Amino acid sequence: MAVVEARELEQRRGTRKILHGVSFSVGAGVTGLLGPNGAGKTTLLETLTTLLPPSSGSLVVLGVDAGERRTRQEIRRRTGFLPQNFGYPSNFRVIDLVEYAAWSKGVPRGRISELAHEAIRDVDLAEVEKRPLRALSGGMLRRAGIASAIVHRPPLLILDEPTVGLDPQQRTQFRELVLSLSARTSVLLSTHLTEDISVVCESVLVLNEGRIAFDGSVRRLSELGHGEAAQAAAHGDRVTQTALERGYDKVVTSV
Ligand SMILES: Nc1ncnc2c1ncn2[C@@H]1O[C@H](COP(=O)(O)OP(=O)(O)OP(=O)(O)O)[C@@H](O)[C@H]1O
Repeated sequence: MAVVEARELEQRRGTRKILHGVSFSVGAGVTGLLGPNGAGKTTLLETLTTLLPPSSGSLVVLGVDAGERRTRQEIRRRTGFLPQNFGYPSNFRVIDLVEYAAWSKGVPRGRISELAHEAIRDVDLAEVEKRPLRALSGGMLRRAGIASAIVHRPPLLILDEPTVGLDPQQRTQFRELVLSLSARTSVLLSTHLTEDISVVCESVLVLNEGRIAFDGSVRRLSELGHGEAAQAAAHGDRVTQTALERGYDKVVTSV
């Protein structure tokens, strides 16, 4: 079953149209969202999480109409969102961040502590739960952010460029975490890193200049690049891109 269904979805920022009538659906597992800078990825994610109401078109998230003001709250309660940059009070510890997130998502008071500890265990931060966030490494901070995004056990988790600034080891840990979470929640992962997509995603959406340039399996996008790679090799050119990167380049330059 689709967790997100968008039909002819448009989004504006001020007078500028950013999303030009996009139609797609997101199902189970991990779906990647790729696109050049300024393509509209963050705008799309902020629309899915109801931070921005759709300008026009239809958007249904977890069976709920995101265009309806009175039902938007339900979408917020049932989605988890890790924005690109998340702020927090300087004295907050890991446990404070996650408990606060649980409270803001409407978790009943009596269950906040239990669910917060569980989410912190899920992201493997139990040993540092009393440590101030400002004292964590970039990778740990990102995991604390994920704990706060999953504490209310959302069926849809949206991650906006979560691997920026992480070292290779932290990226590996992050990918393992996303894969394990995907057994119980659909994940939409926006990233610039095709490696992240090839390792954790089954399907991928490519957004370019506010339009869907590709919607399909990661394998299919790689296949689009295979022909290009073979051609380059036949010409004796050095191959500097993976097939997935070539497939991606092909769909964003063929508009
Ligand atoms: N708050 C805003 N007000 C006006 N325009 C905005 C705002 N936020 C983004 N934009 C514009 O909307 C367009 C899409 O931006 P968006 O951040 O959604 O793209 P993106 O694909 O996430 O880019 P990046 O990969 O650089 O994060 C850009 O041209 C950007 O300048």
